[in-house]
Amino acid sequence: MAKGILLKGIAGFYYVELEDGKLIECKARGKFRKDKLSPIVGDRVEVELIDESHGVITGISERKNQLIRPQVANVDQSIIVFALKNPDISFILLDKLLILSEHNDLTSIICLNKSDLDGDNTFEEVKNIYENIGYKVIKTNGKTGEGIDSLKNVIKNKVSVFAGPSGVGKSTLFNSLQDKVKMETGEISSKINRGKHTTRHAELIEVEKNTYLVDTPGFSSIDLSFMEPEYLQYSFREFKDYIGRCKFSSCLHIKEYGCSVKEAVEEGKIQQKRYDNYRDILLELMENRRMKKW
Ligand SMILES: Nc1nc2c(ncn2[C@@H]2O[C@H](COP(=O)(O)OP(=O)(O)OP(=O)(O)O)[C@@H](O)[C@H]2O)c(=O)[nH]1
Ligand SMILES: [Zn+2]
Repeated sequence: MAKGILLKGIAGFYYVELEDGKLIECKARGKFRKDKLSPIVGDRVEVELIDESHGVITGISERKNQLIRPQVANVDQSIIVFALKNPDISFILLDKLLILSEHNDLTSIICLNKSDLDGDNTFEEVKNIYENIGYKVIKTNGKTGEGIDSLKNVIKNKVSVFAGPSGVGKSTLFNSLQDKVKMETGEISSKINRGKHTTRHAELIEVEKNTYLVDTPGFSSIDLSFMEPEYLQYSFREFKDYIGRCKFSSCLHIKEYGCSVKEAVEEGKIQQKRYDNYRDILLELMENRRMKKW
């Protein structure tokens, strides 16, 4: 019996990297099908060896988490990438990505790329808001290599997935972290023409021992409609000290009298910008629910 990590699956064949670094091709034992469980990329598995390079997956360890798109298990962190300019940062999208990350139990790293285009010191602005509430914020440049060493440190011994809007430099950064897989980079329109956005399966790329990157960006569609509006507040980590201290226990921190969260915003303990995004996203979730009921 050997242990390993599932890096790739193609048409019923699974490629597992064993603890000694060897890559073998496996089938899954029939019992998984009966239990409606199938191994997915990122799974920590037990393997019965058939020969030097073949085996059968006989066990799957309990998953720490499981992303849907891309379908990957046991992801540790998301590297949320935005460009400092071209395209401009959307703070609401950034907060939505952080919410999804928190929801999936991932650590979030905020990576601000295209440092050469940061004329307005946007980096400092973002860093001030987000480092204060405990997120790591790093500045990178896909062209000059600035910050790539910090990024390398951040991904060490972890399974990481990139997330972020189109054109911010995710593929460029991915390429500068490893040389096994070359992702296509370039302007958005030319990439679409080349048919980049066809569906494909995710794969784990080993950067070095115990360090893996998911080769397709996560969270490409930011659909939060699964989330109960009352639950949203818990994804704003700086609200934690105030939740439960409002006058009304059902307080959603919008209009209610005696709201401890709103007081914290007024006292400058919670950033106005984050609170505004909380309110906007909450209203969006409530609107979705209302529409569904009709
Ligand atoms: N000025 C500048 N351009 C960069 C930098 N990093 C990447 N780019 C360019 O930005 C464009 C988009 O980069 P990609 O890496 O393809 O972006 P992406 O996030 O993977 O985009 P999608 O695949 O559409 O999601 C390319 O033309 C890159 O050469 C940087 O630090 N500064
Ligand atoms: Zn409140």
